[in-house]
Formats: sequence, C-alpha cells, structure tokens
Amino acid sequence: VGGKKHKFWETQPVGQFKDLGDTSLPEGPIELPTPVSEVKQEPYNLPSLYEWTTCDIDSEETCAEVYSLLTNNYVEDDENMFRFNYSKEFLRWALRPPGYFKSWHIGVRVKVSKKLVAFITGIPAKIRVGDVVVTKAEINFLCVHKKLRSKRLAPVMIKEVTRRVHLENIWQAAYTAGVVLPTPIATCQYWHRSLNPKKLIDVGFSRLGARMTMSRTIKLYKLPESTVTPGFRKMELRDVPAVTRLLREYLSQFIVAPYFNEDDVEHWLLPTENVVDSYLVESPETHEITDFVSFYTLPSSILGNQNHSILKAAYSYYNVSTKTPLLQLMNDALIVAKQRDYDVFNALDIMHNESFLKELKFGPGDGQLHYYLYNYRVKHALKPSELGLVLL
Ligand SMILES: CCCCCCCCCCCCCC(=O)CSCCNC(=O)CCNC(=O)[C@H](O)C(C)(C)COP(=O)(O)OP(=O)(O)OC[C@H]1O[C@@H](n2cnc3c(N)ncnc32)[C@H](O)[C@@H]1OP(=O)(O)O
Ligand SMILES: CN(C)Cc1n[nH]c2ccc(-c3ccc(F)cc3OCCn3ccnc3)cc12
Repeated sequence: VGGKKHKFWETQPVGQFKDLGDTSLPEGPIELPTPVSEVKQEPYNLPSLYEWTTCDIDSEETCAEVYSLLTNNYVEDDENMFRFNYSKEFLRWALRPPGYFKSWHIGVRVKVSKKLVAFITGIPAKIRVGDVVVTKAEINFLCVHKKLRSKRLAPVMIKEVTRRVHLENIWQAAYTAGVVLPTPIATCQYWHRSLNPKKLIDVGFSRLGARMTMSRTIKLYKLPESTVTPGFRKMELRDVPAVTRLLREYLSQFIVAPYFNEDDVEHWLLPTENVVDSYLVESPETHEITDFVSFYTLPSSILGNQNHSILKAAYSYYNVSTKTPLLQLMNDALIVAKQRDYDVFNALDIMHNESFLKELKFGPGDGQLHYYLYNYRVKHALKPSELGLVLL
C-alpha cells in the first residue's frame, strides 16, 4: 500500500517492504543459483558516452584516479560538511583481501577523455548468518561523479557487479548504507568520542555544550597519557593464530558475523601503518592472549573551513574482551588514538559496544547505518547487538 517507489530495487532479490511482516517467507536465499554458463557473459550496456574499465588498484596511476574520484564525490554527512577521504593505502587494504578478484573492482570512464566517473567494488568474504556460513560479496565504494547523478547509472553499476559476482558462482552479498533501501536487516546508530574537542568545535563537528566553556570541555574529554592494562601491546605476526582463535570464538555469539581464518586475520587485523591498528592483552603471568581491540583510520575532508582541511578519525573495528573489562579495553584504545593525534574515535552500537558508549563519553551521531543482504532473507530484523560485522 502506498510507500516509496523503488523502480530498481523492486526488481531485485532483496527483502521487499511489501513483504515485511509476512512470516511465511522462509529465511535464506531468495533466488536459486543458475549454472555459471547461463550467467550473462557480456557486460551491461552503458550510455554511449561511457565504457567499463577494470581498475587495477595495484597500479599507482589507477589507484590515484580511484582515490581522486572518491575524495571528491564519495559519502558526505547529512549537512555536507565532511566527506570520507579514504587513503590510497586504505583502498589497497580494503580491496585486496585473500581470494580477491580484480574483475570486481569496476570503473566507468568517459570514452573520449578516459576520465574515471564511477566506481563500485566487491570483495569475497565468508559471512555466517545464524549457523549458515556462505561466501558472499561485500559491496562497497559505489560512487557516481557528482556531475552524473540521477541518471540511473547506479542500477547499471549494481547489475554489472552482480553479474561479475555470479560469474564466480557467488549468489549472495552484504553491504551497508546511510540511506534506507529495501530492506535493512539491521539499523545501527553511530557514536563519536571527542579526542580533540577544540578542533571539533572549530570545524563545526561538535558544538560547545550549554553552560560549558572551552577549557571545561577540553578537561571533560582529557585522557591519561598512557594505557592502564598490564600486558597491553601492539599485535604482531606471531599473534595471528591466537587472535584468530579468540576472534572466531567471540564472533560466534552474534547472528551475522564474518567467518575469519588465519589468512583473513593476518590481512584484516595485523597493524598496517595509517590504515588499521590492533592491540591485544597478553597476560604477564600466563602469556595467554585474553583480549583484543582494533580500529581503522578513515579521515574525512572538512568542506569549506579556513583553518582545517582534514578530520583525523578512528573507527572501532573488532574488539574481544574475555578478561579485561570492555570498558577498560576501549578506554585504552581511546588513549592510544589520542596519543596518535586522532581528532575523534567513532563506533557503531553493534556487538557489545552499547555497554561502553555513554560511559566513555561518546555522543550520538546524526545518522544511521543500515545493513543489507542481497538474495538472502532473514525472518526478523536484527538488533544492532546481534551484528558482529563491520564493513569499511
Ligand atoms: C550476488 C551479488 C550481488 C552484488 C550487488 C549487491 C547490491 C549492492 C548495492 C550497492 C551497495 C553500495 C554500498 C556502498 O557503496 C556503501 S553506501 C555509499 C554509496 N555511495 C555514496 O553515497 C557516494 C555518494 N553518492 C553517489 O555517488 C550516488 O548518489 C550513488 C552512486 C550512491 C547513487 O547514484 P545516483 O546518481 O544518486 O542515483 P541513480 O544512479 O539515479 O540511481 C538511483 C537508484 O539507486 C539507488 N541507490 C541510491 N543510493 C544507493 C546506495 N547507497 N546503495 C544502493 N542503491 C542506491 C536508489 O535507491 C535508486 O534506486 P530505486 O529507484 O530502486 O530506489
Ligand atoms: C560503512 N561504509 C559503507 C561507508 C559508509 N557509507 N555510507 C555511510 C554512512 C555513515 C557511515 C558512518 C559509519 C560509522 C560512523 F561512526 C560514522 C559514519 O558516518 C558519519 C557521517 N559521515 C559520513 C561521511 N562523513 C561523515 C559510514 C558510511
């Protein structure tokens, strides 16, 4: 009845708004796989001025083109004050996990000028939904140049990445977005913890609280100079087996979560300069690894501010607490982030994050992040605390 018309999404194997509440529909794949030989072999048609291109992210030149397209045309906050500024080394990390396909790094160029004007990516990932582990495509970095918006290019990009994923005999996908589409499996809130309140207020990210002075605000967010947990140290290559065991056990409690093996853990969680930081707690007595905390580095460009052009943000990634209280573990992460000159530490209210957000002085963000599955129906929407999956 009534409701927004999703001309494209109503044609796709995703939960449809009209089906909400119909509990007769089974959990699981919506459409069955077809033989790979029957998948459309040639790319979808683009408007005649444009051509498909596969972006070789290893190439410095192509990576720079992708970086530039995203830096100028990717996601902005609702007030268009900030835009994500994924670095080139971050993009190489995000797009080249174990088993990745170059053919899933898809661009659109203007035929004449060869200018890159659109992008979409997929990476393979084993994701468990309930007790079913399925290799899915994680779709990300969908971007159409600002000058080419509202021309229905996005549906073509989505159909093309779907086709290329089908060619690898993969039939499900996972993605997140700040916009509401048919149909979220979960809707999360994001929270921000000020580390550099003066800069955040200067650039308009935060506002001075009522009856608060700047010096009082700086004092409110002050953190100790050093971490407090005994045995807290950076993760190293030798820790991969133990961290894999710790993380797999911990993530098994959530309804949707990645199914990481050691190669995945080495790729996604071994510290990479300026991209991802991970720390663990090694018991000084037993040398057992009991806890883990990680965050990734995703700056945002500050649009239209004279004094600052970049907001240095850390995003909570995967955290495991078995001995050290999560509150203390996360506070140590805040301390490290402050030491490393981050302006803000962000977190979603997923996993057990709810338990520390308010106490560690996170403030609620101004939007939501919706989680989606493609060609997989879940019987009930999940609570954020049932989600154990972080997409970049
Ligand atoms: C088995 C494998 C399956 C793999 C595929 C799985 C699915 C993967 C899905 C992709 C996951 C990406 C995840 C991801 O990257 C993380 S979400 C970030 C998306 N990117 C941005 O927000 C960057 C700035 N915006 C843009 O570049 C454009 O506005 C985009 C390109 C977003 C839309 O370009 P446009 O010029 O503004 O719009 P039209 O071309 O005229 O198209 C309008 C249609 O696009 C639908 N739309 C709008 N935003 C969307 C979004 N974020 N997801 C999905 N659909 C989105 C919209 O509802 C409408 O369809 P409807 O008429 O049915 O409502
Ligand atoms: C997840 N990944 C797919 C990128 C992505 N796409 N769409 C989004 C909408 C919100 C968030 C998000 C997630 C966690 C968080 F703490 C803050 C966030 O956005 C703040 C608002 N903002 C947007 C740009 N600059 C600031 C990410 C995304």
